[in-house]
Amino acid sequence: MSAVEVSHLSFSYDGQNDVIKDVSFEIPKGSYTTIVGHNGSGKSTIAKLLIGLLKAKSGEIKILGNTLNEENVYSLRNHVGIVFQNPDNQFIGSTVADDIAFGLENHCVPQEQMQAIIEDVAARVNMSDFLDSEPTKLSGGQKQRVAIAGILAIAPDIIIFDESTSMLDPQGKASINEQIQKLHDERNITILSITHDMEEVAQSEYVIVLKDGKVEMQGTPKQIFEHKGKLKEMKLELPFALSFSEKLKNEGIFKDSYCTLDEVVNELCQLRSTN
Ligand SMILES: Nc1ncnc2c1ncn2[C@@H]1O[C@H](COP(=O)(O)OP(=O)(O)OP(=O)(O)O)[C@@H](O)[C@H]1O
Repeated sequence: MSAVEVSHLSFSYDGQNDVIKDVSFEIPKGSYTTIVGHNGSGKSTIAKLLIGLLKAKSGEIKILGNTLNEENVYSLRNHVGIVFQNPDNQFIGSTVADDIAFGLENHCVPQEQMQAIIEDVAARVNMSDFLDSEPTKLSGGQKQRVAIAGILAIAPDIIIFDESTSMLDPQGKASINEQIQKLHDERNITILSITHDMEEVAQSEYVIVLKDGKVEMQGTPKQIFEHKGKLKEMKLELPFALSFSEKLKNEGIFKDSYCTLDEVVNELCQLRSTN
């Protein structure tokens, strides 16, 4: 069964101009998918449609096999968590612990189980020392980690990250990307991440490229990165590992080109062992 199935989805904010135009894609359960596209291509609108914050003009959205409609939107939201771009708008509790507890209360988790869950999820995102801190006084990266902890506590089947790392410095970005990868690897949660970060795109399993509200391309990162001209036109850069390994391939040093640094390191290690 697919985690998310979108068929012929269209949406308009003003009832006239469609900003989402006949979009179809499928996200397998347990997969890690990224959505990329230039500013205004419709990425956040799709995220809002998927969690029922916006209502489609036409087409169908299925979440875990169920067609999203007005009757089931709240119950389906129990299965889909979202981390937005600006974490400040997501905090309700006056401390990190309270904030995580709030989500648990909403999901009717018994009081006596809460403390253990809060401690577990805070440890997973390296925020154990901040449980009594005020969320608004944390750094951008720490706030995002708290937002992720809050989502983890309620253990949804699907997590949508809507440009959650765009305001962070490179270190903060790398740390959140690592958390996302971990969620996917260790807990088999379906991840849908809307991003401008091509390094993150490279680490995902499947990529959907949006352009002016339409799906321009979809495929594995390797398939997508083959369309260099199109990506350049859309002002999307190639990940560092790919540019680097392509240069070495052109010099006859590498056999192939690679999307991730891990693959580059692997090839370098193999070269060292054969020389
Ligand atoms: N609340 C709104 N009312 C009217 N138009 C909107 C609204 N929100 C977005 N739009 C328009 O819908 C289109 C898609 O916007 P959306 O925010 O989904 O794009 P995006 O790809 O997420 O962009 P970005 O990368 O800048 O966040 C844009 O043309 C935008 O101007």
